[in-house]
Amino acid sequence: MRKLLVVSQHRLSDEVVEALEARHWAISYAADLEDAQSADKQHRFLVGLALFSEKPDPREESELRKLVSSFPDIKWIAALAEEEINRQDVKRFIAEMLYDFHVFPLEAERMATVLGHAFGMANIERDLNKRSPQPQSKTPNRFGLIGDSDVMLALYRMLQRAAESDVSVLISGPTGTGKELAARAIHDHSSRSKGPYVAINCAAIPPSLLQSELFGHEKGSFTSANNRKSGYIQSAAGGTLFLDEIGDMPLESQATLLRFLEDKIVTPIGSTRGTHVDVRVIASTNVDLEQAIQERNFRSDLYYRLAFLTIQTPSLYRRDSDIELLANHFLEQVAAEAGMRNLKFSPEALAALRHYRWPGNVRELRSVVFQAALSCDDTLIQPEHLKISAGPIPVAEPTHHEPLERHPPAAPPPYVMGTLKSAREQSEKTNLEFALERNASNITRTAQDLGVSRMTLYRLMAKHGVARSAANR
Ligand SMILES: Nc1ncnc2c1ncn2[C@@H]1O[C@H](COP(=O)(O)OP(=O)(O)OP(=O)(O)O)[C@@H](O)[C@H]1O
Repeated sequence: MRKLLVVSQHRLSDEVVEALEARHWAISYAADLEDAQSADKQHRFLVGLALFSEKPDPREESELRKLVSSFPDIKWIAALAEEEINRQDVKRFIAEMLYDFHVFPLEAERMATVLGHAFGMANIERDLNKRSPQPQSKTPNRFGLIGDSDVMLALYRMLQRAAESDVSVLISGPTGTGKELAARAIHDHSSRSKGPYVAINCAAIPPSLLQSELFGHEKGSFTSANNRKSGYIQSAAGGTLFLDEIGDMPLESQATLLRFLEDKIVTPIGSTRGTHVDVRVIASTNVDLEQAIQERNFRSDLYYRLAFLTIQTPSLYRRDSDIELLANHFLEQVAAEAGMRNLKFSPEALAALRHYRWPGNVRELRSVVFQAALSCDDTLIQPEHLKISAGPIPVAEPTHHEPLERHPPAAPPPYVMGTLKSAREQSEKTNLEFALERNASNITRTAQDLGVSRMTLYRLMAKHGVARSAANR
């Protein structure tokens, strides 16, 4: 039986279903990313059909594109309205993401034939991949990243795809998962690699200055503008502009950025003359932008412009097979920097690293390994050398170093040994953090997951000092 994943809010017509079933296709429907992920876990699809509405709907389009780009191993065919394929962005989507496309009304026989071809191609590729397995490596690969887990291999394929195209990319993922490295890798492997790569952190620039930093200003256009200054966009001309933490961009700058992405014209503050600038934009976020849109903190039209291709960097706990590789890599790094030799992890220390939840992801792992190496007098790092760094999670508890908490906790941590009340509080906080992590900080889903209202969830987050953006740390 050939398995077909149909992602859509709609159903295929009886005629198409009959033609597919006659060719031994079993059809599974998925309405959203979560559905698709759980169906894929069960069936491992090789072929997918993105079934758009017959009447164009930009929100649905963005959802489907995101879904398609989340499964780079699947050969995708899309069914969409004829007027859609004249749009530039849709043409790019077709060229870069799809195996083939159909326009409505669907011809059952043609659809069945194309799906059959896609299935044949996917089988050949899968077979080739099986025969040349990736070697395990603790040195960074050509993208500057370490990790051989399935989720990382899928990430590399997405990076390659992004590097081969010139569309805007939105990289989302918890803090410390390598979003900045991913952006750099896309630039370095793209046709713009000889051009500049300019990275700015939207959260680090005061909102009142961001507009002029991005677009530049004329002399005298505001009180402190003593000279004419060109902005970051201009300095990235011919290359890539990386906008880190785009979710923190003020609404006013969002509007100007959107205009720029639409016409690629930069008009400095205080100027009436615009200049065309050829720049590719890659943005990253560790907050849920869809939630920010609902809360009216982020413009949906800008989101659709930026999220042409979406790439997710996975949490470290979703790829625990990479932990040892990363830990050994960082150990070699610190040993080389500090002139230490023969430093190794004991089997117990490695087990502790594998079982920890890593809320601060790779950044936290790096810091824990560095601290352990520097505090170890012997050549063998033991579990007691591994300390949670005070940095990544803003915790209500004292920030002294504590031994690694295991996931799931093997034994209650020491502070749970106090009163029943404090144990309850701690358990509430841990569950809250896990649920936020599981749901990528999406408030609605986390609240549902925990069986509480959104208001209660906000109250609990305030009580325990867990911020949404920090929830993934
Ligand atoms: N796969 C990886 N291989 C090697 N090092 C990595 C990997 N992922 C992340 N790192 C390292 O972890 C640290 C954090 O990475 P980076 O700054 O790219 O994360 P980020 O997701 O952009 O974080 P933030 O959201 O906080 O800005 C860096 O030191 C980076 O070199």
